[in-house]
Amino acid sequence: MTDRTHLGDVPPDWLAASTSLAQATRELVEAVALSDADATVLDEARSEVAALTERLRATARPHALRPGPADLAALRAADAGSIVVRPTNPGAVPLEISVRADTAEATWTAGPVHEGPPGSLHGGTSASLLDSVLGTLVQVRGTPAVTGTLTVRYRRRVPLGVPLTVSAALGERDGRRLPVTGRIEAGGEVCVEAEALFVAVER
Ligand SMILES: CCCCCCCCCCCC(=O)SCCNC(=O)CCNC(=O)[C@H](O)C(C)(C)COP(=O)(O)OP(=O)(O)OC[C@H]1O[C@@H](n2cnc3c(N)ncnc32)[C@H](O)[C@@H]1OP(=O)(O)O
Repeated sequence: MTDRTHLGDVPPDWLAASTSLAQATRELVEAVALSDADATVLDEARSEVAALTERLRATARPHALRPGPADLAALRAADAGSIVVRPTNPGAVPLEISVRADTAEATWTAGPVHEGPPGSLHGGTSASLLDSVLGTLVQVRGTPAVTGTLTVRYRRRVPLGVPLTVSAALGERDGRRLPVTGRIEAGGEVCVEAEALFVAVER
């Protein structure tokens, strides 16, 4: 076990292996959610998964790795660049977020694990995606901050299985208040709009 908590703290080959395991685990989650196998097969799978869980738990960290000050510094200094959030956390949506001036953008394709209404994305996942992209833009272009308010308007259903564009634009800072707007688009159509107010914090 180590106390390293930031993505930039770990060796590149370890990060690649962990990212790859996290992606394979997301695929396992989808396979479990969709499996129509016999109960006997499900029980065998449970035993195999439980054994693997035990093996990995023996070296658990207290927190999943996240971007840290060193990861942000280079991006802050540049006009444009990208940052990957949650690549090693299979319980989260991994995003590569491109930041240019006071805007940010990420692309992601939703699968059946994130279904809400039939064939469409769960509204909570839409809000979470927006919070991540808007929040990352604030951290890169502003300051450490948390979401004070996030207002989401669902204009049309967000389809599964097609690339979604999640974008954000930073407004004018007013004291500790940092307004940000965002949207989720599919096939050039706006599906979800968001307005958020982030509040600057010490850390
Ligand atoms: C890339 C790297 C990483 C990438 C990482 C990926 C990024 C993910 C980002 C995810 C972000 C999250 O989900 S964060 C998690 C969800 N959010 C939270 O848990 C926040 C919980 N709430 C709090 O901690 C607190 O309530 C605060 C910090 C928001 C405010 O408390 P405070 O510090 O005491 O400040 P306070 O004096 O009350 O308010 C300061 C000013 O902001 C205003 N204000 C405060 N709250 C609100 C509000 N909800 N809506 C409107 N305005 C508000 C006040 O009127 C005041 O204005 P004035 O009087 O000065 O004019």
